[in-house]
Amino acid sequence: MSDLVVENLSLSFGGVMAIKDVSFSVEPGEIYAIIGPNGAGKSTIFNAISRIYRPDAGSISFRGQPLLERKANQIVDLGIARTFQNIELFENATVLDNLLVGRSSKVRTGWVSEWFFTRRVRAEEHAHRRKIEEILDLLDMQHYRYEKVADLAYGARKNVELARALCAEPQLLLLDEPASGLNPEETTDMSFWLKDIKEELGVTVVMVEHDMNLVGRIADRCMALANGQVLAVGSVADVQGDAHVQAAYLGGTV
Ligand SMILES: Nc1ncnc2c1ncn2[C@@H]1O[C@H](COP(=O)(O)OP(=O)(O)OP(=O)(O)O)[C@@H](O)[C@H]1O
Repeated sequence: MSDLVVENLSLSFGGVMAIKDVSFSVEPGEIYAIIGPNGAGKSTIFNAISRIYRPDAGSISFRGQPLLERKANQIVDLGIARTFQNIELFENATVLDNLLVGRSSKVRTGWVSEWFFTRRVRAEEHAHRRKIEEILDLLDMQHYRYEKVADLAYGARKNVELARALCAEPQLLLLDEPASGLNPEETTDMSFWLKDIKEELGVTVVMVEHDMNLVGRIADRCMALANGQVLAVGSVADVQGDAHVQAAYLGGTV
């Protein structure tokens, strides 16, 4: 069974059709990239999957569960986490505190046990800290774990956002432009981390990305959009070589 299935999705803002009849599916363990020029509809698809926008038509399911019946705050319980194009973190909190917030969907004890700080609460807190340590190691973030997010360079803040999404132990990770604003060295690090997330954690990744270097290095498949419609789906090389895709990027016609 596919992990994510999007069928005939359409969504408009007033008179603007942001996406029209978009269908695609993502297989378990895949890194799937969504590419396309500015305004193609990439973020709109992400926002529909994470239930920020309500589509006008179509369906979305994750591992057989229909998503459109869920509220945005229930999506993480299904095993889906995301990052945003503009980093959204608690700026005045430390890296570690931001990651603890990322564990909130995994908190199972109630307020009564927390009030009395029972053995169960202590065991749960240890488990959360262990998971966070694993993620800090995976993304090589140990050296700035106690720093305030506001004091970090842009690349490190992007890592914190990625780490926070991983704290929810997702099965599907939605990444909105993971390489935007990164320098070439940071982009290379990001490509290794995303491969590790796929291979070591077994997480399925769907990413919107403009950096074709990163897409070419790590994506198993990609889908190109323009004007809200799917132009091509396939290997990165096939999609880049597609005449419709080239015309969309160069502004011509086929
Ligand atoms: N909240 C909104 N209100 C009105 N129009 C919107 C809104 N969000 C997106 N749009 C419009 O929908 C279309 C698709 O936008 P979207 O942000 O999904 O494109 P994108 O491919 O993610 O672009 P970019 O690469 O620039 O982020 C554009 O015409 C955009 O102006």
